[in-house]
Amino acid sequence: MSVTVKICGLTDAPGFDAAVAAGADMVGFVFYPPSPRAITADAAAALSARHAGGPLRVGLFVDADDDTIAATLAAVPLDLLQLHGAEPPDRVAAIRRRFGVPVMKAVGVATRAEVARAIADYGAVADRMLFDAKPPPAGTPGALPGGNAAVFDWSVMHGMSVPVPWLLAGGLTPDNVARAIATVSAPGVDVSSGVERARGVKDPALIRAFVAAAKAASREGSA
Ligand SMILES: O=C(O)c1ccccc1NCC(=O)[C@H](O)[C@H](O)COP(=O)(O)O
Repeated sequence: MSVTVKICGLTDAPGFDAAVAAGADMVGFVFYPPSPRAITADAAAALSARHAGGPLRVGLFVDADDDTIAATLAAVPLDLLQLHGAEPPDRVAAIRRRFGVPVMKAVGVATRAEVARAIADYGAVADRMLFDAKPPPAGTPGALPGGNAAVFDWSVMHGMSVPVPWLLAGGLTPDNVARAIATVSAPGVDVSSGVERARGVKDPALIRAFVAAAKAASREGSA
């Protein structure tokens, strides 16, 4: 089966158009104002309207309250809510129930025990999961809850049974994504920094290269 490819943190037409044309399965908008990739709901709606159909539109939130999520959804239709903060399982379930939109819980992991804990906590309340590197320690200049180009030891995913579709993230690039997919048999991959020419500025050529490398790796894996 083809690997699911998500391009996160899109903010402009060249990046968005490149992701759609390259065949990305999901495109992500960051609704987290401190991020260099932050986008307003209106700007995301305008980008999204450039192409009917195509990839799932994913809205990324960090510990957002209901009013923020509701206002965003009123402006831009989203297919999936990515929760990239410290949302506990009952908050994930409540968001899913209240908005009727599937949710993907992002978790930062470094060990097998943390992967197992995350699956136990969120496997029954989230529609999808995303395994990312842990963010740098609080206070590190420029550190974000995600999107830090940090790689974690992919081998901690070996043999883990995740009960929902999941994505591997954290420091992926066009050069390492095939190895990542092969190493952990990841059914999906997510990238932001690795397809940028500068922090927060997407590079259409890198987006094309990333999607092509991920799709080729999944074809080879299933051949
Ligand atoms: O990208 C951001 O600015 C961001 C801000 C706050 C929470 C999450 C954020 N990004 C998440 C992602 O882009 C990805 O899901 C993931 O962390 C991989 O990012 P990267 O290592 O940059 O490829």
